[in-house]
Amino acid sequence: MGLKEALVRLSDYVYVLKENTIIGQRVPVYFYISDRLFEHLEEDAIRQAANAGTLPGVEKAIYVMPDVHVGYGFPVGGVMAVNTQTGIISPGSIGYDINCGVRLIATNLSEERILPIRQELMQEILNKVPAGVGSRGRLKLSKEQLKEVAIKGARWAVEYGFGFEEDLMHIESSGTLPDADPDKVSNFAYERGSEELGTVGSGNHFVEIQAVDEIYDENTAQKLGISIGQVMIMVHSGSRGFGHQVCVDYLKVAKDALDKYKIHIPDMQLACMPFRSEEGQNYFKAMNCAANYAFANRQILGFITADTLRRFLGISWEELGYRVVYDLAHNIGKVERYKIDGEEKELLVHRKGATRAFPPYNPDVPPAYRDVGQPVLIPGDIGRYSFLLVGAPKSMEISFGSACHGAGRLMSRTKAKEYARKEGIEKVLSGLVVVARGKGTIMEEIPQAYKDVTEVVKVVDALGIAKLVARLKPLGTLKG
Ligand SMILES: Nc1nc2c(ncn2[C@@H]2O[C@H](COP(=O)(O)O)[C@@H](O)[C@H]2O)c(=O)[nH]1
Ligand SMILES: [Mn+2]
Ligand SMILES: [Mn+2]
Repeated sequence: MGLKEALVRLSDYVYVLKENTIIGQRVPVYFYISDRLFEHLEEDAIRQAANAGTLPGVEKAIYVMPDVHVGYGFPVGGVMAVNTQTGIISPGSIGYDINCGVRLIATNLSEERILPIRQELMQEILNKVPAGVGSRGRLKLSKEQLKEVAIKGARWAVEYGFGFEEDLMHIESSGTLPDADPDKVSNFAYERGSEELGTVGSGNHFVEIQAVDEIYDENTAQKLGISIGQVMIMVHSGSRGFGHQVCVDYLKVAKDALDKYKIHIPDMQLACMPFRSEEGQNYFKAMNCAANYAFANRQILGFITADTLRRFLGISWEELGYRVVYDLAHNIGKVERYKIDGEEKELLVHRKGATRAFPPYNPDVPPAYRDVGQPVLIPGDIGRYSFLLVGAPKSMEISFGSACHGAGRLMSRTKAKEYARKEGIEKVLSGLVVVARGKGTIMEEIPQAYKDVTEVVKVVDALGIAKLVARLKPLGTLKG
C-alpha cells in the first residue's frame, strides 16, 4: 500500500498520516488540503513529510500546507517544530533559498492610471531592476560591508538610502534577525553575495505590479489601508547565492556530523545537527546572516521598483504614496514558544515554503496590525491572482503559527516548457504583460505550471489559520 492510501480523511480539509506509519515516525503528519488539491498530492511529498517525523526532538506533529510539493528532503509547504533542548536543526528543511519571501508595497495610484502604460512601465522596470540568472546589482560590496548587511538586514539598506525608517516597522522581525554571526559564513558565500544584493534572481522570483480586485473583509482591509483598484507592488526574492552557499556549506557540516551525534536519518537530504551543538549553533547563526541578507535584498528591490514607477510617472514620493504593507520570510527556522499538552515549550520552527501567520494580539505582530493579525502574503502566478490574508487564532493550535506560501508548483519546468511550446506561448500569455531577460524563464513560469491559488487560500481560510482580506490581480510582471 502506498502512503497516499494510508492517509485518513478527518474532515473536508484535513488528512492525517498516523504516527508509526513508517518506521521511526514519532509524530503524526497532518495534510491541510482540499479534495481537488489532494489529486495533485505526490507520494514522495508524503514520504518526505513522514521522514521528518522521525527526526530527533520533533514535537507534536508535522504540518503540510495545501501548496505542498516535493522539495529537497522536506516538502515545500512543510512545517516542522523541534524542541530546542533535545532537537535538531535541518538545513534541508529550511531550504536552499534562506528567507525566500514576499514584500507587498501599497501606493495611492489607481489601476486606471497604470493600465494604458503597463507595457512601457514594465519595460522600464526591466531596465532598472536587475533580474535573471547570475544578474549583478547596482552594488558591489566588500566582505566587510556584507558582514554589516548580515547583521543589520533591511536596516542596512535603509541606512544606505534604499527606503525609509518606517518601512522597518512593517517587516517580519523588523527586517533584522538578532542571532546572526557573520564569522560563521564562508568566504565563498561572501564572494557569491558581493554583487547580488538588490537583484531578483531567476525562475519563480519576480517583481509584479498588481491591482486590488476584490475585498473579502472590508474592516480589515481598511485597517491595512487597502481598497479596490489600488495599485500594489509585490516582490518575491530571497538570499540569492549568499544564502544558497550557506545551505550548501552546512549540509556538508551536517552530513559529516551525523556519526558524531549518532543521528540516524531515513534520507541524507535530511542531514541535521543537534540544535544545541556547536555545528547546529554555527548553522543557525549563518542562516540568520543569510536571512538578513534577504531582508536587505527585498528592501532594495521594493524601493528601486517604487522609485522607477514614481520617476516613470513623474510624481513625488508623497503622490506615489509608497507604503510597505508587510514583508515576510517563507523559508526560515525560528525559535518560538508554543503550548503543547498544557506545557509551554521553546521550539525551533522550520518553515519551508510556509508563511508565519500570527493572529491578532500576538506580541510579534507589528503594533500597526496588532488588532488585525499579521499580514500573510500569498503570491499565485503571473496570470491569475495573488492574495492578502491575515493570521488567525487557529494557526497557533494547528500549524505552529503557519499558513501556505503560494500556489505551489504543479508542473516541472520541463513539462511547463513543453506545454507552452505545444499550446503556443503567445496564446498562453494572451492579455498578460510579462517581461524577462530570457524567454525560457517565462515558458517555465506560465500560469498552468502552478496550482490554483484560489483553491489553496480557500483551505487556510476555512481552517481558520489565516483569514482572507483581498485578492490582487497582476498588471505586469518582471521575471528573472
Ligand atoms: N503573482 C505571482 N506569483 C508567482 C509568480 N511566480 C511564482 N509565483 C508564486 O510564488 C510562490 C512561491 O514560490 P517559491 O519559489 O517560494 O516556492 C509559488 O508557489 C507561486 O504560487 C509570479 O510571477 N507572479
Ligand atoms: Mn519563495
Ligand atoms: Mn526563492
